[in-house]
Amino acid sequence: MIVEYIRYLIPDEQSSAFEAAYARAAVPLASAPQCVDYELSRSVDEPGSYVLRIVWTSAADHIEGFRRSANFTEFFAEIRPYLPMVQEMRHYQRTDVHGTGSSEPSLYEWAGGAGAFERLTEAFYREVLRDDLLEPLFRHMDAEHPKFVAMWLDEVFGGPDTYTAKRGGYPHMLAQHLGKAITEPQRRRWINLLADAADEVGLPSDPEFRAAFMGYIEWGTRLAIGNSQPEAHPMTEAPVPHWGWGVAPPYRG
Ligand code: HEM
Repeated sequence: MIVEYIRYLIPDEQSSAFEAAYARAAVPLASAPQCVDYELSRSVDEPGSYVLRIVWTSAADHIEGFRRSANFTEFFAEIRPYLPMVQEMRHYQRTDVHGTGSSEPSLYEWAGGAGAFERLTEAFYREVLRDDLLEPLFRHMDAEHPKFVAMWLDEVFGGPDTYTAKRGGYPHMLAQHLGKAITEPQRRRWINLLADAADEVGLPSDPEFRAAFMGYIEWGTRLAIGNSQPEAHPMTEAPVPHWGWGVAPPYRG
């Protein structure tokens, strides 16, 4: 992704018309597949200064895709009168220095941060190996399997991306499920034992955390079933999903 910044200096008497033009221009911008996000901000210290921030899928997608599209024609018709007032128009590459983009803690932080999911998976796989339905699937698992799954969960819930960096990311995880022919009763048992383990190790039990956590588990286990069937042809490349709070983040007044 690439971020484009466009800085404008707009005379006071034109600011309302300028903002209205951008409100209209935002319609084709929002429907352009190359545009990930956009935001027009006005300076409080110097009200004539505006900054438009547009996140593009890539600079090439912006220049060769968007600029040649019907969306651009519509967008440009609205903002054309303000081109002489542009002070800067540049693409920027994000560096490694940035925040989370949110003031909410990640689910990883809320769960307890480093070590929380490892305690969970240790307790969980101990019970898995005692379970009549699941033991046959896991009896030959790698001794470090609980650690690897914890690493995966860390990454999904906003922790370090060690699973992708060191363990092979999504393709490796997927490969571990292929051909396993997981059944629905096994999936349900897997979920129940994981929920029990979450209680046992004291993962936060507030409704917001557990709903988000179990939402991912429901989603992930359904994918695991589908991908594990002998006739399955799942996507072989995909990013590790990043799970957030959804519609109910922690309420803080
Ligand atoms: C949200 C749901 C799930 C997640 C996040 C998950 C995660 C993972 C990960 C990360 C691995 C690879 C570990 C490594 O790097 O070696 C793995 C392997 C495996 N998973 Fe899952 N899994 C899920 C659901 C399931 C379910 C429902 C079952 C079966 C009931 C299952 C059975 C297995 C088995 C048998 C392996 C291979 C273990 C071994 O032999 O080492 N998974 N899983």
